[in-house]
Amino acid sequence: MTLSPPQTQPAQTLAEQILSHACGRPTFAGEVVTCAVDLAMVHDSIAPAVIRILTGDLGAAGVWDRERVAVAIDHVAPAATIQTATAQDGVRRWAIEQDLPHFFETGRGICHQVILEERLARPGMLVVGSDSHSTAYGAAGAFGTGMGATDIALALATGQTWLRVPETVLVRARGELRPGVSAKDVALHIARELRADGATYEAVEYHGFDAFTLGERTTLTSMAVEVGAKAGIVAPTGPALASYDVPEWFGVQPGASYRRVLEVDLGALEPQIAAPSFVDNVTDLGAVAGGDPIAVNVVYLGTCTNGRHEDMAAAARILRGRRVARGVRLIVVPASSQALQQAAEDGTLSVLLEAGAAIGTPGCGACIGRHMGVLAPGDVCLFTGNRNFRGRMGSPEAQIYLGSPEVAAATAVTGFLTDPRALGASPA
Ligand SMILES: CC(C)[C@H](C(=O)O)[C@@H](O)C(=O)O
Ligand code: SF4
Repeated sequence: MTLSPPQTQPAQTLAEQILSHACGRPTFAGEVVTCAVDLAMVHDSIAPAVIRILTGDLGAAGVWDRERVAVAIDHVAPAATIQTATAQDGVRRWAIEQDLPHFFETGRGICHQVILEERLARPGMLVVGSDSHSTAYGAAGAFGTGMGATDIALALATGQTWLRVPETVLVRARGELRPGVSAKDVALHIARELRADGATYEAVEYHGFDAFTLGERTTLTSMAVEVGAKAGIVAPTGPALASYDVPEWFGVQPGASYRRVLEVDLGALEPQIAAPSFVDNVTDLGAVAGGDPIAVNVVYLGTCTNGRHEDMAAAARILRGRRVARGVRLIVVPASSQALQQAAEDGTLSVLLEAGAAIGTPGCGACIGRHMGVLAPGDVCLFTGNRNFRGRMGSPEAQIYLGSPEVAAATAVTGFLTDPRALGASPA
């Protein structure tokens, strides 16, 4: 929706509109506001600390609104050690005791993906989560942001939080992606242009992505935090949001003030790679290491950035009738049980298995190097996730390249970083 602001009020960014609604008065970048939270999310890694602060330090008997709390067991699920199993048991007992309707058990999937699937994050909402990639909710037009255990515990106790209203960087796209280039390449290109600190404590607003699916939008918004952003919000228009109610006060307002505008020509974009060990160390795939071949022995497809059904299907289109190269392991961890089920139903899963993929339980998997595909010293991994920091997926002596699901599939087949367009259509 394109809105004209009320006569007396200057035009607002999407972030300013959401925070104005949440704090009950018009507010603009730079102001500090106390606002009502629409949803608070906690996951297994941080929930034990949150529960301790909530029930111990704050002495709260329970959460402010059971319907507005989501709890996920996703980061190390199923539990890999006695210690994590014990911690998760405490979270599980608390969620059941509190009778929380939105409690997502082991195997349901990554918190962000599940919350989007369950439509708990919607246009115009303010969602806080105990996870930096809570910016993902901007795919559905919400202001999603990550916070530490104390702030989340306070939000759970009171239903309120405080924020400095962020300035906004506008990413304005035109044109259409070419075959073999996808949303991940756009997200990496944005990191390349803005750099890791290019939008620190700012919002990123995305225009020109009406053709993007909810999944493609999530690839963009989950990576907003990788340029330092507090939130990443896609303009709430296009078929992907057609089934949502967009509040009448929410939409792009001409004349809103942006700190910076980044223009992106989608049609000119090449497959992108973030080389070790920084997310903004991005180049065109053809130019990595001066164009010399780069041998890869682990390909990991998954995460809240690129573990959805459409990502597995994109990989399967390249892998159909082909095999993973000898000496390479291809690990696929679906982002959710729904994504896995869809892949089972339409044959995507069989293609992946026939190509030689190992399939993990839906969840975060080895994204933070705690289980299900931890890297050894000397491993070189092509990862569809959002961070390639040293030690992120296991050994600090491993190297991680970030790329799209299409690049992941092509690389798994050849054992070298490979442009999916070089393989052509799959043979079968
Ligand atoms: C474990 C969790 C707190 C962390 C985050 O905040 O993002 C994780 O999800 C990550 O991706 O690094
Ligand atoms: S999949 Fe990775 S990036 Fe996403 S929430 Fe889980 S650990 Fe964080």
